[in-house]
Amino acid sequence: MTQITRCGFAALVGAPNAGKSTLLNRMAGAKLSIVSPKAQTTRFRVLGILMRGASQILLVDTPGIFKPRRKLDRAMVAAAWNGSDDADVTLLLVDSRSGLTEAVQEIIDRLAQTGRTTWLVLNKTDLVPASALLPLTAAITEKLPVEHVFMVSARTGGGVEDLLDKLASSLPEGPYLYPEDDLTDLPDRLLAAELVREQIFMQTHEEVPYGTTAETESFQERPDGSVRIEVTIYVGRTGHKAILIGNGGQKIKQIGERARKQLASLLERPCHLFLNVKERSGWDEERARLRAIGLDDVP
Ligand SMILES: Nc1nc2c(ncn2[C@@H]2O[C@H](COP(=O)(O)OP(=O)(O)OP(=O)(O)O)[C@@H](O)[C@H]2O)c(=O)[nH]1
Repeated sequence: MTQITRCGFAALVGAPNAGKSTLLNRMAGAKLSIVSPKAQTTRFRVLGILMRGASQILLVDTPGIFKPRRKLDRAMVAAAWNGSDDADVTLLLVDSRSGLTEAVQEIIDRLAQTGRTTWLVLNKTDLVPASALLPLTAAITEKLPVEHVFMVSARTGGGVEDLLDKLASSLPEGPYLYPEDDLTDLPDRLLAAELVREQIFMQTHEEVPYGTTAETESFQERPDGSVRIEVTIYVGRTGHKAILIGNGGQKIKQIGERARKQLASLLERPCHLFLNVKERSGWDEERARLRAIGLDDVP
């Protein structure tokens, strides 16, 4: 008898900083999307592929949804909604400490219009008393019909197994869309640029990371099994370039070193990473730059 398999898409939608990347990583058990305490770090969809029993859960991480101003921001928001368009289930992730904020309200309004199958996932339950969760659930479900409610902590893993089990049993019957051992469809070169950007977020402050983007220029497999990767970091301002490079090149060296180690462990082979810092004001308005980081252009 052949086993019945299930396969489907689950989109994570939430306000910036709700914990989408952390939850995705927790569910997939591997580091797929960059996690940073600073908001709006996820710029494109990352697909986590997760096997649970005879189900293949395809997780889509989306950028935080917020009021778009710059072209880059608009593209991020469009990507967020596109990412969840084709999903079988939309997981509305809400930071239970900040609760029903204006940003959450906006997402709820939009979800209500689309009529998608939505599950409410209250996250960061490790930060609030249990008694706060029911009123929050009531306030949200009053505005948006949801099929299920889960209370999780992406950080500790609490409640995440229940969510995974429910997903696994609810997805439509069908063949797997990806080979079982694939973890992500995030191309390696995009991963390299993301890891560099993550280090910039971790090692610089204030507006520097937001005015910066990273792109992989070349990615070459070498006969000895290693890879040679060149990443260009674009900065919007001269001052930022100096900060990124640091005294005697110390800062950029550290960024490169940490990113290289992570990349080598994720790609499971030695990596040679070369970083270049270039100044280009207005990069966030340029079409080519947006495409390079995986965002389709939007008007
Ligand atoms: N205490 C606690 N912190 C959490 C939890 N989940 C996420 N965080 C923290 O919240 C912050 C934001 O998490 P991310 O996963 O980057 O959030 P995101 O929603 O992907 O953010 P964007 O990329 O801006 O959309 C990080 O500092 C996480 O460590 C949780 O369950 N408990």
